[in-house]
Amino acid sequence: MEDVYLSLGSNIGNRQQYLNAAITLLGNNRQIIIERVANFYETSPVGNVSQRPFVNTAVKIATTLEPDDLLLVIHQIEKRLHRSRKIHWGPRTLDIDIIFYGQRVVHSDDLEIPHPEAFNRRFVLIPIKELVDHSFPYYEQITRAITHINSKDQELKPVSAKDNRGNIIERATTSILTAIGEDPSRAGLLETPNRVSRMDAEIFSSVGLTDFTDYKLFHSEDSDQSKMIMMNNLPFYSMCEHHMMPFWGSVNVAYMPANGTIIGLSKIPRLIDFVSHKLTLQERLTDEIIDQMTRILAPKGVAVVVDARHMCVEMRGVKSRGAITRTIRFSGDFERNQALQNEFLSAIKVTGKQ
Ligand SMILES: Nc1nc2c(c(=O)[nH]1)N=C([C@H](O)[C@H](O)COP(=O)(O)OP(=O)(O)OP(=O)(O)O)CN2
Repeated sequence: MEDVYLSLGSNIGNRQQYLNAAITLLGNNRQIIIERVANFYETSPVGNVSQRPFVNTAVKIATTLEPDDLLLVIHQIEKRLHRSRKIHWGPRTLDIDIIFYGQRVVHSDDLEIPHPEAFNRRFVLIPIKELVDHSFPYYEQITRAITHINSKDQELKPVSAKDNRGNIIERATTSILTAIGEDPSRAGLLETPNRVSRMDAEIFSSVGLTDFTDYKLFHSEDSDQSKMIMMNNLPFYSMCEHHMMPFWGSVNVAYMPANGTIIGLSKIPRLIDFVSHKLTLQERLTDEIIDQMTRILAPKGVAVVVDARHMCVEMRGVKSRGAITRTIRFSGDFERNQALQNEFLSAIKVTGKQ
């Protein structure tokens, strides 16, 4: 078994939740023992990318995995926790870096150990220093580096390892109740802030995530002959970003496979949930369905129709009850071929008129 030190960071969505999930997944691997976990710190972003502060920690593990195999396990965990590599040193749900692997020195295309940036980063050094003692070979170098780096350039402050987002929403809900003249201590409202907090974790579960990753693709030559694969009347529920009020309805989506690539049918409703569970607009939700389907499948074309009712139109202001808004978008062959568009549209009934 080798003693290995990992640095973990997250600055998208529920940061502590991603870090805790990553530590759990590491520990679930039969060849990894989580020996110690450092405190969690909120840290100012290092590197010239303007982005949200990170939450960082470090873990000491004992493992029988060789460095390359450990890196494979790390990449699988990052992928499972929605990591998408878009911008170098940019925002991410999770990053796990191998900092020290015993006293091994590794220089390969995929891996450098010790990590090449380790001694330039307080967000790495300070958590790791919690996990080592004077006998650690790099102890003196870590101590010198921490003092050498200007703390004003790389701020750290301890934060709870348990994400406090839920507490913040509970407190904010209590403030709103008070502000509207309610009594948050009355029997019917005592549990409301906690219910709202738990609900928000569900309806805003996609906040900060860019790519839908929970899908499985299949390849079959004969599906290349399929002209159109369509799913109708997929229900969705979302929240408009103008009033933070619900809009909901149905999605009708079709795509034309290319190179025999098709997606598991159950993943399309999940993709719809993914693009819905955030503050958005119906127009943007429509676009995002096309964009995600195109990125995942590289199809010959995608067609989407969204029919929705908007609580902000029905419950306040113009109070136009039952009004249905339709947004439509075509891409690829659908965009170029009127007959294909008509075939798709004729298969759809307006929601609420079934
Ligand atoms: N305060 C923080 N700032 C930065 C962090 C962080 O965790 N806290 N992380 C980064 C980097 O994106 C991350 O450490 C990965 O960097 P590195 O391993 O050096 O390079 P990669 O090849 O993994 O970088 P990619 O972004 O994956 O290309 C920056 N700042």
